[in-house]
Amino acid sequence: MEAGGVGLALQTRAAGFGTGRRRGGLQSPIGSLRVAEPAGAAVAVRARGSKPVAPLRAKKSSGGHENLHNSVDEALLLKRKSEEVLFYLNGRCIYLVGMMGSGKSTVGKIMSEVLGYSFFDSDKLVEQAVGMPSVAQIFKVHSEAFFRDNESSVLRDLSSMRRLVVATGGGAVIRPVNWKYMKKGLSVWLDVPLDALARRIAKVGTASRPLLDQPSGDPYTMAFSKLSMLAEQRGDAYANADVRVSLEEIASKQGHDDVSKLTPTDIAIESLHKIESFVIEHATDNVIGDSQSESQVRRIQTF
Ligand SMILES: Nc1ncnc2c1ncn2[C@@H]1O[C@H](COP(=O)(O)OP(=O)(O)OP(=O)(O)O)[C@@H](O)[C@H]1O
Ligand SMILES: O=C(O)C1=C[C@@H](O)[C@@H](O)[C@H](O)C1
Repeated sequence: MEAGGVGLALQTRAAGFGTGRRRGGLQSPIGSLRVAEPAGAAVAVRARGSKPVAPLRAKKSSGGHENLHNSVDEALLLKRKSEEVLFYLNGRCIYLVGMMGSGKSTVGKIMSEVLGYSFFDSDKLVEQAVGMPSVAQIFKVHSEAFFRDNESSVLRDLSSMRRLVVATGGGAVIRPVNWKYMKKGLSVWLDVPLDALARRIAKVGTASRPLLDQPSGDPYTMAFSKLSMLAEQRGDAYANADVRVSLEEIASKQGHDDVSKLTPTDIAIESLHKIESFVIEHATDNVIGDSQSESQVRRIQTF
C-alpha cells in the first residue's frame, strides 16, 4: 500500500472523547477520528479496509475518565508519530529483532497497520516455503541448519521489497548474511528482560518454540534458563540493530519499573520515536545508501 493511501480510522467508544489531557505535545485532534458509541472502553486502530489487529483497551480506572483519555491519547500519539515517521522512512522496510516472545509480531502488526505497511512474520514465511505447518516440525524433520538456510532465503527475498514490517525469527541475528539483508531497511531491537520473556512464554507454553521446549519441569524456570543460555550465546548480536527499544527504559520513563504494565502500543510508539531519531540523525548516510549499509555489514561480520 502506498504511504499516501494510509487511511487510518480510529474508532472510539469513549464518552467525552477529545476533552482529555493530551500527551507528548499533541496539539490538535486528528480529522479522521470518529466517535462511534457513547460509552465503553475499547479503541481500535486500523488501516482502512482491514480488520483491527490491536484493540487498544483503555486501562481500567477506579473513577473518572483519566486513564480512558490517556488511552485515546495513546492512539492519537501513535497515529501522529506514524505520520511523521512515514515521511522520513521513504518506503524503507522495518525489521524487528529480539528474543523469542519479545513481542515482534504483536508490536510489528500495530506498526504495520498504522504506517500502512504490509506485515510479514519470517517464521511463517519459512513454514510456507518449506511446506510445513510449524517451525517446530521443520526443526524435528529437517534440522536447525535447514531452518536457518531457509530463514536467510526468506530475508533475502524480503530485502528487495519496500513498505514492509518484518517480525524476524529470534535467532535471525546470529547470521551475518541476514544483517546484510536487514540493513537494506531499518532494524529495531525489542529488548525485553529475560524474566518478562519467560513469564510470557510460560503462559502460552513452549511447544511452538523448539529451542525452549522441554518434556518436563516448571515452564517458567525452564524457559528462563534456556533463554539465559541463548542470550549469552548471542552476545551482542541484537545490538547490531539500528535502534534499541528497551522496555525497562520505557517503564522508567512512565515512572515505574514494571515492564508488564506496558502495552504493545506503548512499545510501538517508542519504536517509531526511536526510528525517527535514528533516521534524522543518519540523514546524510541515507544519501550514501547501499555503500553505507555494506560498511555496516562488514563491521558486523567481525562479531
Ligand atoms: N507488551 C506485551 N505485554 C504482555 N504480553 C505481550 C506483549 N507483547 C507481546 N506479548 C505476548 O507475548 C507473547 C509473544 O509475543 P509475540 O508472538 O508478539 O512475540 P515474538 O517476538 O513475535 O515471538 P517469537 O519470536 O517467539 O515468534 C504472546 O503471547 C503475546 O501476546
Ligand atoms: O530464537 C530462535 O532461535 C528462534 C526463534 C523463533 O522465532 C524461531 O525462528 C525458531 O524457533 C528459532
